[in-house]
Amino acid sequence: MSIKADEISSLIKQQIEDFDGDIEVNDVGTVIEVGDGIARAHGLDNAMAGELLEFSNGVMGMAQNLEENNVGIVILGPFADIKEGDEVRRTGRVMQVPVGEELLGRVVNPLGQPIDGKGPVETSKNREIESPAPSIMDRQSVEEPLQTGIKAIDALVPIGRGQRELIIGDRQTGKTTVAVDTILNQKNEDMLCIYVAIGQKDSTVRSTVETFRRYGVLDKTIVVSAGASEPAPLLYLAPYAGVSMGEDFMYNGKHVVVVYDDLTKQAAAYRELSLLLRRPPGREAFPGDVFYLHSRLLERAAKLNDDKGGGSLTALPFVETQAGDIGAYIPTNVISITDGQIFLQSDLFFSGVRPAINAGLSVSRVGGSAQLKAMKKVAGTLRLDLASFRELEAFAQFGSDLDKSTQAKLDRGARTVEVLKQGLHEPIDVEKQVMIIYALTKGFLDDIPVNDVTRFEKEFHIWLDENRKELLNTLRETGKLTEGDEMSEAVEAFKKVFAPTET
Ligand SMILES: Nc1ncnc2c1ncn2[C@@H]1O[C@H](COP(=O)(O)OP(=O)(O)OP(=O)(O)O)[C@@H](O)[C@H]1O
Repeated sequence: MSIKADEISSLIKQQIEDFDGDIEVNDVGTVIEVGDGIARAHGLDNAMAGELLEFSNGVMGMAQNLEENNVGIVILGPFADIKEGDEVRRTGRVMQVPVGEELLGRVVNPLGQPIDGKGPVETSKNREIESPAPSIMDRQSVEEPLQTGIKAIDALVPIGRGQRELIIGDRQTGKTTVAVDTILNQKNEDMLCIYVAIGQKDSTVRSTVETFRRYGVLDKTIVVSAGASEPAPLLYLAPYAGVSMGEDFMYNGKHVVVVYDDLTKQAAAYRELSLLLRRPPGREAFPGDVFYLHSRLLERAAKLNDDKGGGSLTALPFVETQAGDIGAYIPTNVISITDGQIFLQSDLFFSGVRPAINAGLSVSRVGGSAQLKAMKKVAGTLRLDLASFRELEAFAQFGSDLDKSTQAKLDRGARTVEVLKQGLHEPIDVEKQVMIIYALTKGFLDDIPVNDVTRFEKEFHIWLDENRKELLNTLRETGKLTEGDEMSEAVEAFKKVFAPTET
């Protein structure tokens, strides 16, 4: 075979002409330092903030600090194989996650990759994890209720669709249970659910997923989990991944509730990666933008107006306190961003009042306008009654001679506390909640021994299902109290068949 010199030289000339050094230099960088899940790379002059970058071993990273000579990158995966001198390439994309209905019923990591062993998620849609919140004009005020099925919440601190309600309390006070029960109660509602588990033990997430499956709500739930053993960047990203998946539903006219369990751990993960990126530390060593970390997340919750499809995204963020201190840095930040908080208190929890909601410190700033009319009417004074009961209770410990009205208030208060107790994973339909609170506030329970109240309620609900189906249906459909004395008549009829415990 003869080699033609002019052919070779023309090929070389062509190669030289096609060579465009600029692109290569800007799109591929070199790792100059790596450790603790953070890398610095040189030569990525055109990298965008938040851009996805790919290391030579296939692991992805996200550009965080864009500095004069180098780019600080958080590594989104195992980083032990990445070495100084490795190549790192731009992808031209900012961080995205897969979204869509195909994700329902699945457990995914913050990158949207399935971790439940059920095979790949077949979805063609992606959404950027950082997108602007809906504008003012696209929103409307909260007007539809989100029924949690928890009496103490639906009656005292109602939540509306599109609201941001903080759930705050010490560890082991039943925070997760409140969110899980709220999701269980969506079984027959037109509401999709996203549960974002941040820094939890894999075994805990596993048992939560199992609870969803057992109660038949897993099919309408996406679980996003960044476990305790995952690197900090994944914990930081998890809530944004969850809200992006939720936004896709909201912009398609659906209703979705997103639970962030919990944002304290996300803030700690963000602090870790900020310190490693050598950003200046501020109060409690958190970086200066820790407020923005949560505000830009929670602002994405909204109720859209009808022109935009009328969908909603309700956010239930969690914050864990130390020794009930709701005045600490992260709790006050998140309290100021949200539209109210549900404060769970350990001493109530340990004294058997579960859910341990502190009625005095819990508020819902916008939910009242979304509350069911009937519930609003029967539960109107409940909060104040409960607060005055707690005050009287403390003061009554000192004296035994109480006048009649004080004693009556104490008796009513004790029954109120009993009625607001609720077991684990036992959400109650709102019409039944209205009935029992009606019975309580109209004084029908005053002659029922306190110890019998829980049993009275349970049997009353069963009796209503069997004997007053139409009354329940009317309550559910109209959301208003029935005219006449139908409700009183129902309570009185049941009281005739209820047998108090012999003492
Ligand atoms: N209403 C309830 N009735 C009975 N037990 C409850 C109730 N609510 C919570 N518990 C129990 O209390 C324990 C703590 O609840 P949970 O895990 O929800 O608390 P948490 O505040 O989320 O805890 P952590 O700080 O570990 O996240 C659980 O074992 C749960 O079963």
